[in-house]
Amino acid sequence: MVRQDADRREGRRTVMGQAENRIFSHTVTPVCLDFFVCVIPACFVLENAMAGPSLVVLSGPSGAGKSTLLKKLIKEYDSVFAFVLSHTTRNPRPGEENGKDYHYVTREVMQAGINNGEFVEHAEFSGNLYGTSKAAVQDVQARNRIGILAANSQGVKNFKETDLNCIYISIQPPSMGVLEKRLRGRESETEESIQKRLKTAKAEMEFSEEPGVFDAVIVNNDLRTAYDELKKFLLEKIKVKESNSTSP
Ligand SMILES: Nc1nc2c(ncn2[C@@H]2O[C@H](COP(=O)(O)OP(=O)(O)O)[C@@H](O)[C@H]2O)c(=O)[nH]1
Ligand SMILES: Nc1ncnc2c1ncn2[C@@H]1O[C@H](COP(=O)(O)OP(=O)(O)O)[C@@H](O)[C@H]1O
Repeated sequence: MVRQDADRREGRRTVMGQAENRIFSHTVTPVCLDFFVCVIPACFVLENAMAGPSLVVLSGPSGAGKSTLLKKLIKEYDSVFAFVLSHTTRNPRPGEENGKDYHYVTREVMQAGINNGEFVEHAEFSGNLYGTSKAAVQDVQARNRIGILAANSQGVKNFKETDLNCIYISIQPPSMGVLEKRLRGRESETEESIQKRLKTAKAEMEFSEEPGVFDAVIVNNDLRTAYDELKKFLLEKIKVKESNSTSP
């Protein structure tokens, strides 16, 4: 199930940070390519897609399926989307890799980076710091991709304070019961960590109800359906034809 808020983004121009940070100083052209999308080659479509949003921000409670969905999207559309590698002070989970899932850093190192103006935004979640560095956004932009990342509600608020041209999508679980089951099923958290995540889940879920915050709210019940909804919404937004995907 997908809920779309008013299309407030088409025609918006990004002028953020020319003085503060030149990586955001390019101008974003409005996307109005419905006709051309049908007839021009993939490279042109991609080039014009790059004139759209800089970032896609997925938010929602821990365990809702943000990482699962964004990984699927990047896998299928690796010529369009790229993961924005956040920093965190939390420990890596089994199977997670430094430089692939997060930059895992100490609080001291991260705080020093924040103080030094190296972060676009940062937030505290469940006893740890998380943040998006300017370098991480720059890296994605240099590869001519639309960045995609997960952020908590504070992160969404932070991004909205910038002039970055973001699409905000809330990923919601079908119910609190299902959320808890998924968090436990992931087998990544201690009981204490699960409790902390469940405690903040209600607020993260309620945040999706605030008017005008999200461009779309997707309830991740059946994964395939939720993924199709996410894909359809984003590809329509950035005017990329599905057939331009690099996947088979
Ligand atoms: N503000 C902000 N939040 C982030 C960032 N990266 C991850 N998060 C959020 O931090 C929270 C915890 O992430 P994580 O520890 O990976 O746990 P998970 O949500 O249970 O998979 C989630 O809400 C993420 O969306 C970031 O760069 N900035
Ligand atoms: N639609 C779904 N149905 C069942 N399990 C799901 C679904 N979406 C995600 N999961 C599982 O739920 C757990 C939490 O998903 P994850 O992507 O880690 O959430 P988040 O990144 O929002 O914390 C993972 O074990 C994942 O495989």
